[in-house]
Amino acid sequence: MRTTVVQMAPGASLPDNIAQASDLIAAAVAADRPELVVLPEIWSCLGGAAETKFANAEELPAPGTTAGTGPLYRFLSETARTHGITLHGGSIGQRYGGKLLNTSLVFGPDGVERARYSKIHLFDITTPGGEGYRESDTYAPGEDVVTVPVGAFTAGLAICYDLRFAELFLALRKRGANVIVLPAAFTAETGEAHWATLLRARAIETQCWVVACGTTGTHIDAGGHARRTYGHSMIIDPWGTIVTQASNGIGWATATLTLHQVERVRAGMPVLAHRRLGA
Ligand SMILES: O=C(O)CNC(=O)[C@H](CS)NC(=O)CCC(=O)C(=O)O
Repeated sequence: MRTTVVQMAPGASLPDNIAQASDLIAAAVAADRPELVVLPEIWSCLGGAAETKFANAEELPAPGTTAGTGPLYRFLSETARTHGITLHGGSIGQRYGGKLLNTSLVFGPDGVERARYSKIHLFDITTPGGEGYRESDTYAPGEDVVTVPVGAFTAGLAICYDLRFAELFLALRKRGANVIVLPAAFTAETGEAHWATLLRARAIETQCWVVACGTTGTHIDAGGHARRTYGHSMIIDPWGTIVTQASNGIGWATATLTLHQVERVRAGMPVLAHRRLGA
């Protein structure tokens, strides 16, 4: 399954972000002919004021319906259908009472929604460099572990900070995942220290392909504070090898995922069957 990660540098303007996503997806599809395309986390709005985050978020239709869809939902659905691709739409803000959910939407080549997943672990931390983040001021956590068939594969869904919680990935593996799809907006500081190592660890532990799509660039918040994200979107095979990787700029990277590699790694080293402690 040819798979492309589209690395964006989003700002706070929804129309600009949609235009950037649209152009990059069209260029990547023309160049690499992928079946699956993945966008990063909250590519619809990075930076700006809290009100902008809410303004750039939308109500999602009840699962199984398409009534009342907003511009992001329509854009993702139409883009999947126009290009005949499965589109994992990174994540967008989903209105949820007085807060938002950080929600991934997956659309099939017919433009119909196949799955949605809301980020379970929220980024409320202080980095060693003194940067503070309180994602829970804006977002509520998701509850459900989600897998979705994509072609012959089963994709397990996770977002950004979820990467640090190995038990989620074990749960995805147990539900049949053979590819993990993880959109992110990793900070430049924590990305430098941990991004590739954690992604490779999750690939090795779960014996899944890992498709990780990050934002890049500098995102200015309402107070003028600049936050840099790490980029380095990458695709890792079930043995933990980085097969393709973007660097810092806007762009994309493509690799072909095979089930054969999953089967070979799992047959040779059946770690799931060897587990002895707890879950
Ligand atoms: O807030 C938004 O609008 C978009 N969401 C994000 O950027 C989120 C929450 S601040 N970022 C992360 O989870 C980074 C995790 C990370 O960098 C790490 O685990 O080291």
